Amino acid sequence: MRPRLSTYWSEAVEPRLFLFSQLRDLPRGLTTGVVALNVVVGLLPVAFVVGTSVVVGRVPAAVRDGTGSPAARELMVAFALTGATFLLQQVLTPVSVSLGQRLRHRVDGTFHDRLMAASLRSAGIAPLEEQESLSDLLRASEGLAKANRTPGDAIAGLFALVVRYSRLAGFLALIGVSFTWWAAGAMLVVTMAFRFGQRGGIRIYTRRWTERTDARREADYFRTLGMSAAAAKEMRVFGLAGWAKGRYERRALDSITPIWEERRRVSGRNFLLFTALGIVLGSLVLVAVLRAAAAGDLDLTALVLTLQAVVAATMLGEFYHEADAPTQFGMISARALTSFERRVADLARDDVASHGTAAVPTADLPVRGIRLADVTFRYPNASRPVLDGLDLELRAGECTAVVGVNGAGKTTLVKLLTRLYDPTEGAVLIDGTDLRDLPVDAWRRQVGVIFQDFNRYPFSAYDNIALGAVEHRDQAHAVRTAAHDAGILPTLEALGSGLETPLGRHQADGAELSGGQWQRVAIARALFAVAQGARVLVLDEPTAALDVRAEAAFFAEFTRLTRGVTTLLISHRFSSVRHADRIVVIDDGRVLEDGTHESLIASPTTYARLFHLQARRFAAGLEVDDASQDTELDADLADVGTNLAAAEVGADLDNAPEGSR
Ligand SMILES: Nc1ncnc2c1ncn2[C@@H]1O[C@H](COP(=O)(O)OP(=O)(O)OP(=O)(O)O)[C@@H](O)[C@H]1O
Repeated sequence: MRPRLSTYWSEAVEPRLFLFSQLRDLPRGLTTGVVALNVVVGLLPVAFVVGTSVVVGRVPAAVRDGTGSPAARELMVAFALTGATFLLQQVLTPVSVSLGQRLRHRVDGTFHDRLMAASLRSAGIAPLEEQESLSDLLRASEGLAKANRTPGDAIAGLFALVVRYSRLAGFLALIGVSFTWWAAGAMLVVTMAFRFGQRGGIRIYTRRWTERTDARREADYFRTLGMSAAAAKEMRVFGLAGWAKGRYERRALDSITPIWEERRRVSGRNFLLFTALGIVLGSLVLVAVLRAAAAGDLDLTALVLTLQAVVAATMLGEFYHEADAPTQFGMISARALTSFERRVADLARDDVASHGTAAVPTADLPVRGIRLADVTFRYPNASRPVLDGLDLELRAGECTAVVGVNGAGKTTLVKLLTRLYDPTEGAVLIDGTDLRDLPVDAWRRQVGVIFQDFNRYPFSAYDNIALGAVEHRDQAHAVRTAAHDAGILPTLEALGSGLETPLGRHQADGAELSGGQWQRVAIARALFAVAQGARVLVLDEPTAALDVRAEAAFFAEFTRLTRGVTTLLISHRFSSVRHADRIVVIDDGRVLEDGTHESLIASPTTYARLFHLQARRFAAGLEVDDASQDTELDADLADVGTNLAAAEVGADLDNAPEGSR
């Protein structure tokens, strides 16, 4: 019994208390007004029942005494008042509904703001990468996106209950006053038993619905996969349509079958139980009413009134479409939001602090360089560190390239440098100052970055570049220069509206760029940031999507473009890497090798091995030559993601005269 009670408490009572607590944020005048109006709207049908009963009760006397008699006049007055009640109900019901809508919009607006604020609250990205908080975020945003399931729907549903329950109270009061209070009590039991059966069913379905969130999400994923433009190519070429449809059907059934089973159980046993109770008690009340009428204890008015009130009260045991499902589902997304807020706050405690304490002007940083000093980093909830006692210096004004196998932690380095995470141990030092002690926003203004998975904003080409330093968005000349330096200006100018053309096919008059063209836009964005004062440039696979010629052209200008800027270049392409002043190979979370291209190539280093392997492989006509016997090298090759065409350029440039870069 106790577990049942605690389940009921946590599923039915607590969420409601939570919803009530959210009412605090609404204007007192609006909520009081809506409650008062809903009480009136709830009671108008009660008044209508009184009116019609009085009308019926006055008919015999009016017929007997004739028109113009006091009885006839009373009948007319009762009739007019009843009609007025009906009209008032017709007018006030839509007003109550529209005020409910207003409340809903207001609440949902607030929840949207809260969700966005919570998502953006932390300076780092841990809350958006951590599984538990991510799942709350998904649940909250899923609820906010679906009609009839938002927190606003839940609150509007609560207010709609005021209409229903004040109406029920009114009818019970009529039964009590016109007949007896025990009958009113019995009808309360009847109505609430029906209600409990109906409402409790939804609670149980929701429990099953929540338990099957994973299956539902997967089914949703497969459904959208079938309709997604992005997935259309592979779906067709790999012949995935049938497979995806089958997976969709299976996962959809997995998610819905428990609800069907529960519905059969609830509609069967519970429905019979509550209906039987309702029929027995309701019949007892009706028999008692008729017996009282037969004994002359009820006049015609009281009889009609009681009978109407009994029927109306019984009907209030039904499912409240405007309140039941919206409150149940809206509560889920409202609670997911608060749980996400709590989780973000918890994680934010260990997350990067946004206000640095060091009294260091950041505008020229770094003057000497950036040092990752004995840095260990483990992702939240991960068992192993990605970086483990890493020591790495990025000298100011130099370009340092980082090479390493897939998963070595190169992108993680980018996250630490941009302070999306702080090291678990050790420190990132900027001219000797711990990065944690610098104001995070000021530091980020010092950094221009191309992430490996850079954003493709569905805005104009101009904005896609200007977002690199949004506060300098009006620097049109600099935007064009950045586009020129990234080699994308002629392409953008040739679009329908030049740089003002929206990017993305789904936009009106929008243009789609190729993968390489998008990458050049991302390069332009980072270069624009540098032009506007960023002193650090972080390039994570900046030319992975560029063709060989474009990549060579970009790196031919690289020295000019990055002059005086502290640059970190991450690339699997040795043709890019060799342009760096220094090359660092990381492995197993530490620095394995460190030197210039020439010094590393001159020794039997991993770097030299892989560099020659790329060149040999290409020279062998895209076939793996004698290295194919070398399984270790093969594995390295696969890991490093060799780009054969790039190797050609690398090999060519290897023979180029010194100083040509
Ligand atoms: N948000 C995260 N949470 C947990 N683990 C992560 C997260 N991001 C990355 N990792 C793990 O950290 C390790 C290093 O990832 P990272 O992206 O830094 O490697 P990388 O060297 O950039 O690889 P690649 O060459 O493939 O781009 C990988 O094992 C990866 O699975």
